[in-house]
Amino acid sequence: MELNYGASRQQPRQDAAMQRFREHRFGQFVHWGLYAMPAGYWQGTEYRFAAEFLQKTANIPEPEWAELAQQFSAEAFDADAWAALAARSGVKYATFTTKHHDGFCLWPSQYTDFHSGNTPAARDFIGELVAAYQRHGIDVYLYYSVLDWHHPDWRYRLESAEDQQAFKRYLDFAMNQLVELAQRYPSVKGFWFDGTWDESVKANGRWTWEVEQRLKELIPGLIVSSRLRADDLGARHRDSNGSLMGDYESGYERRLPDPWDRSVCEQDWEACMTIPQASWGYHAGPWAKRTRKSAAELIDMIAHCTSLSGNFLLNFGPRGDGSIDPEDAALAEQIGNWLAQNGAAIYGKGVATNWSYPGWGYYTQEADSETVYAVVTKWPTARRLRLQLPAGERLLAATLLREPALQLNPQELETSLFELELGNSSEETLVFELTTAAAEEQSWTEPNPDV
Ligand SMILES: C[C@@H]1N[C@@H](c2nc3ccccc3[nH]2)[C@H](O)[C@@H]1O
Repeated sequence: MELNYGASRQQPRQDAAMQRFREHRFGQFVHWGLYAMPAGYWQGTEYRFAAEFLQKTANIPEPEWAELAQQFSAEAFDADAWAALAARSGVKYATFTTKHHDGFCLWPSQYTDFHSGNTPAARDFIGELVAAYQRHGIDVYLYYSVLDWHHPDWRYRLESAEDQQAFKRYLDFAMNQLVELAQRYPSVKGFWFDGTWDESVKANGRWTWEVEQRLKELIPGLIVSSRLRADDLGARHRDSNGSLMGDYESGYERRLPDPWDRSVCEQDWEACMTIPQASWGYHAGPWAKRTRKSAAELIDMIAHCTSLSGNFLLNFGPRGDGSIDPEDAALAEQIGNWLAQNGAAIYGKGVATNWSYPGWGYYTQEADSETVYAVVTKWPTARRLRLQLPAGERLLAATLLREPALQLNPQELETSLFELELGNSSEETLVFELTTAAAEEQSWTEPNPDV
């Protein structure tokens, strides 16, 4: 059907900026703001829900919540320390919350008083982070929540002429803030949008289209997530013809596609994930701490996304004073150590098109390259790894990426089916670089009965 504000392309972008994004594969998400101070607690009660939602879960009146800004001194905030840890963790890009649902801005916006310049900290945190991360060679993306609990003109639904007028004022405010961010921080590589699911936004597909156009005029090559976009009829992420809007699919929030679902490879996509089960902002309570993921689980997710040509955006929620939770720092270092040894299987890699999902881990491959990597994340109890190669291929060798290098000689069980004896390697995520060759011609073709 004819749309004025639907998808602007059918095929993935092939420009250098987009290629750089997809080759990065692993990014850091950072959720930080006023909510990091109460950290899931209010008046002595632990609220077992996402810490960045505390204003709603604890039914805190807006003026009382806004008062938190007068305690926001962030005395331990150190952008360079954040960036140095991010670099050690192996991330190649970072996405920072500039304004979350509570409306508090981490930059001195000229369009509201509710910002970090009007706090005891009196700092432009976004400006400091953009500079520090770029000094460490990490690309920066900016998160912006369209949903805004603070702004008097925000509306969830448009049920009256007054609602329409108010929400028009709100959308003008949001557009002004987005242009302000693009003009203050023109070196950022993209915008990550959130809080666009309400009826009020879905009824304004044209505005979402205009935001994408305006920001890309200001920053050529800019990358915009699909979550910004609604079309003429209110369809989100994909327009009413099923075509992806924005530059990559950003609907995977705390979930990954099935590892065998090759349909997701048709477009660029990114999954975002929390370290605790369900809090993006720092939550100090046992509810969050006991659900923390291990380095092995997160490495599995990085390889999982790479094996389907997607990016993995891992969230860190710094504490209210601006320091990084030591447990998060340790996790970041563990992941970075693994990537330092095995990053060849992740950075710049994607789906190994002709290789089926093996179950014990993931195959990854660089487009137009013969080299395939096997990332073993689920150890077979028999400690023998079976590899079903594409028809007509045979496995010559499997070389461990980790030092000390170890080359395993595969045993051929039958045509294109090989086995590696893993021995008593320690229980960690191993990566093998696979060397393959065309199998000798067979005198007969294998029967394939329709059983
Ligand atoms: C990237 C994530 N998206 C935000 C969010 N808000 C929601 C409201 C309803 C259901 C899911 C949500 N996720 C979370 O607070 C976080 O910023």
